[in-house]
Amino acid sequence: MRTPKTGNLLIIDDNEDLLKAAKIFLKRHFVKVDTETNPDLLPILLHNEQYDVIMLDMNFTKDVSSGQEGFQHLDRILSIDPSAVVVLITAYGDINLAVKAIKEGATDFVLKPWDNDKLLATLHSALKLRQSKLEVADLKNQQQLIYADIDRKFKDIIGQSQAMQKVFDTIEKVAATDANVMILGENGTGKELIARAIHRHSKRSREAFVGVDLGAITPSLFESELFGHKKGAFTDAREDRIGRFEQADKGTLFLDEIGNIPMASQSKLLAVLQNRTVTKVGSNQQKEINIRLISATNMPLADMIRENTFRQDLLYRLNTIEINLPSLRDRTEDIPLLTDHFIAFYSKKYSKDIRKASDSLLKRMQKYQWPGNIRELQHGIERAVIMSNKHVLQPEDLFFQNPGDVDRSSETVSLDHLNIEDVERILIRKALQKHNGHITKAAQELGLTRSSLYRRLEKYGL
Ligand SMILES: Nc1ncnc2c1ncn2[C@@H]1O[C@H](COP(=O)(O)OP(=O)(O)OP(=O)(O)O)[C@@H](O)[C@H]1O
Repeated sequence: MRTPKTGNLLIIDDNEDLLKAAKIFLKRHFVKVDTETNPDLLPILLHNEQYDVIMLDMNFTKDVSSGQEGFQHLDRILSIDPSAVVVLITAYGDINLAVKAIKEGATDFVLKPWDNDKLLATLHSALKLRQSKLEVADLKNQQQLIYADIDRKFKDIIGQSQAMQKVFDTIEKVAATDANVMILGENGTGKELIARAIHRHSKRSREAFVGVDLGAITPSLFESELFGHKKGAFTDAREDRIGRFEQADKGTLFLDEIGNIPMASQSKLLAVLQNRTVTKVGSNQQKEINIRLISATNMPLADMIRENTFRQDLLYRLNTIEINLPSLRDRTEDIPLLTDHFIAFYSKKYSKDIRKASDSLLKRMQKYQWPGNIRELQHGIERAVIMSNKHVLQPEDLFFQNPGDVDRSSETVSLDHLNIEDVERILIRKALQKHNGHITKAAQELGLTRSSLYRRLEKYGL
């Protein structure tokens, strides 16, 4: 039984008889066999067709060109297609030149006149090599895409406010060092994003970034999770397990929610950081670890130290550099940028044609308190993009988690200076609150049409 035809073959040789004979034989084994006497046409041929194997005459005759011409053609092929698989044709066994050509990137060689079975075996293994080269090239491409994506994510840390510029300056200064960094900020302010950015800009960027959510680990599993355990160390330890410290060896360990760990676990963590060694639960062997540590919390560590719920000496180990991430309500000037960014991102993701947020929506967003910070804004925009059919998002498109959570500092009505507009603004806001932002219902309650309510929302920037 004959094996099915696979692969495209190109043969370049100035001997037309050889080309004819080779083509007749090899056509039975390859999907396509092209032949060419003029090697100068190589760029065009390679441009028009993907060849899996290229047989190339090297003119390995000592008296003519010492194969020099052949080397140039080989070079040209490999510069056009670095995954090309080239099998040299040589009239008699000039092994030295053939070996040199293989060092330069050729795959194999066949001697003229050849034995058909041997030729076929050589070409089939060349074909296999081509397939694995293509797989490797694909993987490299994928990896580059992943790295490009990761790099883009750093560029995606949006923020032009002074507070964010300060954060960027600090990242740049500390990234290259191995200093421990403590990131402080409310939920959803981007602490993990910043931690990853520091890692990517550090010398450890090609090593692991291992994140641990300490808030999600029970005190009884703290040691095993962080330092690992030996099989049989406790009832559920059925296998040896390496801990997060070891996983992050040579890379970066990100300890999120560090304020949540109980005092007993704090002492164990401190000991590891002081000795720079870990010992698995159930083992007495110490292992040196080489990690860069980044921690984060939204808890008031200074207060916790005063209340004796967080160890001061541990904090000193952790916060060589401190980064304070501003809450979104403290950098409202970044809201339009963030909104544009997420609208563009989710419009693309969900194939929608939403271009921006209306001025009235932006004004409303800038007055909102954003208890969930950027995460809340991001999810709000994602939902709005999915649900809206307009090109410009309007206030009613964005669902605020806590619609009542707005800045009310300018909202008091002074009885000394009664102002109808102030009263109207408050009434509208209350109606919207009562009906969870539902425009039609709020308009009905206020005795207004939908369009006159919209006009007022625009006017008051609600
Ligand atoms: N400056 C920013 N630019 C763009 N996206 C951001 C920014 N900051 C945060 N995000 C996005 O907001 C979301 C929340 O960020 P992240 O998880 O880093 O916050 P966090 O402070 O670690 O939250 P938590 O305290 O809840 O763990 C993520 O999807 C992140 O990509």
